[in-house]
Amino acid sequence: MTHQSTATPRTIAFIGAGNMASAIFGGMVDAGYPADRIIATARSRETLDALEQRYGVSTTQDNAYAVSQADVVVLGVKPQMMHDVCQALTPAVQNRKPLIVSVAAGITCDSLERWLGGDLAIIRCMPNTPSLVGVGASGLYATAQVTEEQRGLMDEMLTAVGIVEWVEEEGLLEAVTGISGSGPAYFFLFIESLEAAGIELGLNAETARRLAIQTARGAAEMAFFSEHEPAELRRRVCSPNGTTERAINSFEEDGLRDIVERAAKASGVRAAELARELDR
Ligand SMILES: NC(=O)C1=CN([C@@H]2O[C@H](COP(=O)(O)OP(=O)(O)OC[C@H]3O[C@@H](n4cnc5c(N)ncnc54)[C@H](OP(=O)(O)O)[C@@H]3O)[C@@H](O)[C@H]2O)C=CC1
Ligand SMILES: O=C(O)[C@@H]1CCC=N1
Repeated sequence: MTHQSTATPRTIAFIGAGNMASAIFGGMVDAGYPADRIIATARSRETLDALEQRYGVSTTQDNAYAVSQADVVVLGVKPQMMHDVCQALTPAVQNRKPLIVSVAAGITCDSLERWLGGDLAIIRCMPNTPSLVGVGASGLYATAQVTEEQRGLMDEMLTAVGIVEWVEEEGLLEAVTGISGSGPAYFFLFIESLEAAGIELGLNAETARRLAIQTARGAAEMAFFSEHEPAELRRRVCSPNGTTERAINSFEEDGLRDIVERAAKASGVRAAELARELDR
């Protein structure tokens, strides 16, 4: 990650450095973001010690202290904890007025603004865990208070760990959640299923896993780099009346497309439910 655009890298506090937040800042550090500009917080010292050792970031269990040092505050706790964490941070946030970024599923900008005392620039981000290996996908929505410079800063942070797509309506983040936020789990499930099928067909477990993972990786890389669309790449694997055609027909007969659409919608619906359940 390069920093030609800003003379001094911004200090970023990650409040709640769990799976998702650490995937983002871990990816940023690996891409060259200065670790001494990142402050991570968590409840347990063990979590923080491990992150300090792995990435060299600063850590503290004191959320308000982290906010007092930060230009950008990334809220990375579970949605169910967000209200209490925000309320406890209100004085520090109002004193410092950093850019607020939430990665929590569901929680709206309106709730965050209210919980943090109002008059803030807020970005909602729906990232995903492959950010850790630089292949993340993040959808972002910004409130009117967010400046072009702050948008640029988020672009810079997140393009270091993957692709960034801005949406102009907050509600579209539910769709982003259903596709890319939850999406890695769908592909892991597919890999698990293919591995299990390989074992069922007589392969040893390690061979089945290696073949399944490498095939998923190869297909994703081909889809990413190819000038052809995924449907064309699929057709090129299917010889007429061959083996793949038989397998694809089996998927189609079993309704794979509807199954996927229902699952993606269910994730988005749950994001909207979380917003309603947790608003107060
Ligand atoms: N996991 C994913 O794939 C994605 C998750 N998200 C969102 O990211 C958020 C976090 O999820 P995830 O990373 O999976 O969850 P984790 O449970 O892995 O991380 C939550 C972190 O918050 C910390 N924490 C809890 N309470 C506090 C507190 N009071 N102060 C400071 N830190 C606290 C925990 O600390 P400790 O370790 O000490 O318990 C933990 O490190 C959620 O809102 C989720 O919706 C968004 C996109 C994808
Ligand atoms: O399952 C969840 O709620 C979070 C949000 C998207 C991915 N994981």
